[in-house]
Amino acid sequence: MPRLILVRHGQSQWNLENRFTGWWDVDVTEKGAAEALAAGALLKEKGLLPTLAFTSVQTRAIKTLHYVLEAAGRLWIPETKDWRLNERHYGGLTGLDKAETAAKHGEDQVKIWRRSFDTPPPPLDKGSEFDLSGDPRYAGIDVPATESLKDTIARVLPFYEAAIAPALKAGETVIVAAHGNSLRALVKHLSGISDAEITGLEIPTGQPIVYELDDSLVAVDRYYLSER
Ligand SMILES: O=C(O)[C@H](O)COP(=O)(O)O
Repeated sequence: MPRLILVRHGQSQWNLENRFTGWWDVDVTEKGAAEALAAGALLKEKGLLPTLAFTSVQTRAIKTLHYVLEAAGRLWIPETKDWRLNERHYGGLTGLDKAETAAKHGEDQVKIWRRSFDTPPPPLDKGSEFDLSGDPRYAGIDVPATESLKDTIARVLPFYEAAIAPALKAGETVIVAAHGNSLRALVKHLSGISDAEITGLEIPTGQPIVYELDDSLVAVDRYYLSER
């Protein structure tokens, strides 16, 4: 039975500072590193050992993957980094304090920006200090100015279908270390969650989520590894 392990990166510096992050590249904190090491130790303890890994091109997810694999004794497995697993782009909110933004625009508006299915945050201004279009890791990629969850799904799912699903079908135990919203995109797809209901789904940092899948990759079970 194919198994897929999803892990959101451990606490990042801007999770700690409560700032909108998106594609901006921040590191994990000491607490985030500890969360990731604990996640890897849990995989080892439960005997759920990944054979193939995927992550984004963002430091917090890559380092989380490496901490997890190190603690699980699996740093040697093949890994693929792809921008399509990046966090949703937070547009013009990037870098802003989440609480200050709620005080300025209202809790309801910020909830829409953070959790609605298809309303993107305002776009990032051209020439913003957070413009990543010149970053070498995005060479040849049309870096978005903002993304809704729907936009995020539109790049995560084709990557899942092209790269992750074939590996699962081939019998690999796959780990994906990624981000709150790129993982919400995957969970929405795998668990058949509606556009309306996905607004209520939160993914905690550093907690392995396990999918047991049938041979057609239909989800048979989904659970937090810490709860089994
Ligand atoms: O990009 C961010 O700020 C976080 O990683 C996820 O933010 P959210 O909880 O507002 O979606």
